[in-house]
Amino acid sequence: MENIQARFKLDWPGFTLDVDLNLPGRGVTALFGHSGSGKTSLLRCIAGLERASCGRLVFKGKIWQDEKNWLPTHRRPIGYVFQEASLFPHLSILGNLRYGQKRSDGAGRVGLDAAIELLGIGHLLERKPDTLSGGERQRVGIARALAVGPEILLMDEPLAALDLKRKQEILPYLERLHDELDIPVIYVSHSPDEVARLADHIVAMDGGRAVAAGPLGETLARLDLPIRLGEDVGVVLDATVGEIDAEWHLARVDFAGGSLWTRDHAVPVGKRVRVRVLARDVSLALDEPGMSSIQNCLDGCVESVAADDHPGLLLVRVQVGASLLVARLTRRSAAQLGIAPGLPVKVQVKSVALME
Ligand SMILES: Nc1ncnc2c1ncn2[C@@H]1O[C@H](COP(=O)(O)OP(=O)(O)OP(=O)(O)O)[C@@H](O)[C@H]1O
Repeated sequence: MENIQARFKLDWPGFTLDVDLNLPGRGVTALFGHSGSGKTSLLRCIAGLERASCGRLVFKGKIWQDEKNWLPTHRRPIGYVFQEASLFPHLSILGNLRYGQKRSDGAGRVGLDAAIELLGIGHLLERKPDTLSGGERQRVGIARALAVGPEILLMDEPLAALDLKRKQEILPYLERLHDELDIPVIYVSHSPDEVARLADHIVAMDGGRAVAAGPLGETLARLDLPIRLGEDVGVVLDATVGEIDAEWHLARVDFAGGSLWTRDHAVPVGKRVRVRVLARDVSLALDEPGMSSIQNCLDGCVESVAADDHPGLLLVRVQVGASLLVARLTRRSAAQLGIAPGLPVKVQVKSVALME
């Protein structure tokens, strides 16, 4: 059993964390939710930095915590990345990395050299922390967490302290981690963009509880608990760039369900990307539309319908090939079209955000 079984009940005055989760043993799981929803508290419980009155944590068949057992933080095979990397100012970057390593039993999978390579910090090793940018320091912080050879990497809003430019610089490295690490990463974030780009799974936290948990695409497409990833309800699709139309500066992205045209962001053909499609940008029709400014039209089938926040609106889940899209319709147009589960529809997608 490679999964992470995590059950915690933590009572503080004014706040209770109460979760019972089965987290995947691979990929990036985002703990997502508003400020104060309990994301960091959950991460700290996993790290053993908080001791829940009632808790059970099992990974790979090993009990880290239950009624009888308690593995202290330093004996848990974890790497922990904080919002800001606190590096020893008197040590070089290499010295900082080695210091972290000395304190571990080194049984892990990612060695120091691999961590340096993965985070692209080979040219910084002789420098002192105060000569590095915030983004570079954070990359060192992540490498330090990996160099101890953790079996789980815990990251608490690793980009929160960085400005937009630094965030953009560091995201490709996080994507490399996502692609190349074979240990689970638990990633706390309240940034929809980070979640959409990096997460494979999502745990949506609210008031100390996990209100939804599962694979990213599926969980975002739930209509019973629509999760707003930013401005609106929507889905994230895994796709590949299939074609560039240089004349019109457009790129075609292919996903399990069809193809969509989006603005060209100079992403090469063949590259794996993610695209975000918001419910408000999806409309439904019964027939192939004639002349339309909307370039993207897919064949789909209504899967389910649910109420939206406003009484005049509905959310409609549409199966498009192997993928799910969510459309927002007015109740009136849904009634006129006879929208109901099983109805074949033409799905028009007005706008698609491409995330490299
Ligand atoms: N040691 C503590 N003692 C008492 N209450 C605490 C303690 N630590 C956190 N809390 C409270 O628990 C709640 C959840 O905090 P937590 O830091 O887990 O939220 P979060 O979702 O990570 O928020 P943010 O996104 O702002 O970091 C908050 O109301 C916080 O004030």
